[in-house]
Amino acid sequence: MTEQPDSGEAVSAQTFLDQPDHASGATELARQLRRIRGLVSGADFEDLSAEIELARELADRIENAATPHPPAQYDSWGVPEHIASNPVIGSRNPAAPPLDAVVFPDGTVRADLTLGVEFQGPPGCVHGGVVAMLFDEMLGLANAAAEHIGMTVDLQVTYSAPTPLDTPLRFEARQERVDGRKLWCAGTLHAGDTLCASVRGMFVTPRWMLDGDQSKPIEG
Ligand SMILES: CCCCC/C=C\C/C=C\C/C=C\C/C=C\CCCC(=O)SCCNC(=O)CCNC(=O)[C@H](O)C(C)(C)COP(=O)(O)OP(=O)(O)OC[C@H]1O[C@@H](n2cnc3c(N)ncnc32)[C@H](O)[C@@H]1OP(=O)(O)O
Repeated sequence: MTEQPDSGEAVSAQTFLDQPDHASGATELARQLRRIRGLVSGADFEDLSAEIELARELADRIENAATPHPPAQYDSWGVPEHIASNPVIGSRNPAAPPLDAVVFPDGTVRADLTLGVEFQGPPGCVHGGVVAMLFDEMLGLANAAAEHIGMTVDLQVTYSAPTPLDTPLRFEARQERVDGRKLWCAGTLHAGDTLCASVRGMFVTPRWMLDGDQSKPIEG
């Protein structure tokens, strides 16, 4: 259980989709790669030739040690290997911020995070596509928290104020309505008291999830 110190409410949130560090060290490797990601995107250097050699050697070593596996099977939603590579929440994906969500007893999913220059769109601001991607994931998590999941079929983002870089951000989302296989969710993004963006999304539980695998669009 995680107390939310600045919520002003005496409610506790539960950690959600906890991803323990991988025994191989891949999670820690992803953390270090994220440090590099931010520095390479947002700093100047005199001469990186020695570091490039090191990076090339590192990449070669990791490639030699790797046993590549194919993407997750289409019907294996939510297994650890599936979540680990996710570009938003995947603890082993160096491209993921990563977003780390908690869920409240009323089904609200919340994630606090700060995005650095590698997520820049307009000068000093978070890229709008990144905001949309994070919203999509947040709504997906709200569905998962409500134990009624689906694939995104419609996502409408309203950008109200620039989303600042290097500033604590708060995403919140919840499932609002369910009608058979159709699900509707909504969410917000705040920087302090400023509403930067809001989202409404519609999701559909694939027929095959309920009926077995008769109409899976992807083999696997
Ligand atoms: C399954 C998701 C689970 C997510 C959470 C899972 C686990 C939790 C764990 C971890 C979370 C980790 C990861 C979460 C990952 C990703 C989250 C991001 C989400 C995505 O990144 S997701 C990718 C983008 N997304 C697509 O790639 C969808 C492409 N699409 C399709 O694959 C099909 O479209 C499908 C399968 C959705 C439905 O196909 P289907 O055959 O089962 O159903 P059908 O066509 O019969 O539609 C049924 C009724 O929905 C209506 N309907 C359909 N589409 C509509 C639309 N656009 N607008 C308005 N209504 C629509 C129809 O009109 C009909 O309505 P009616 O019954 O009234 O006629």
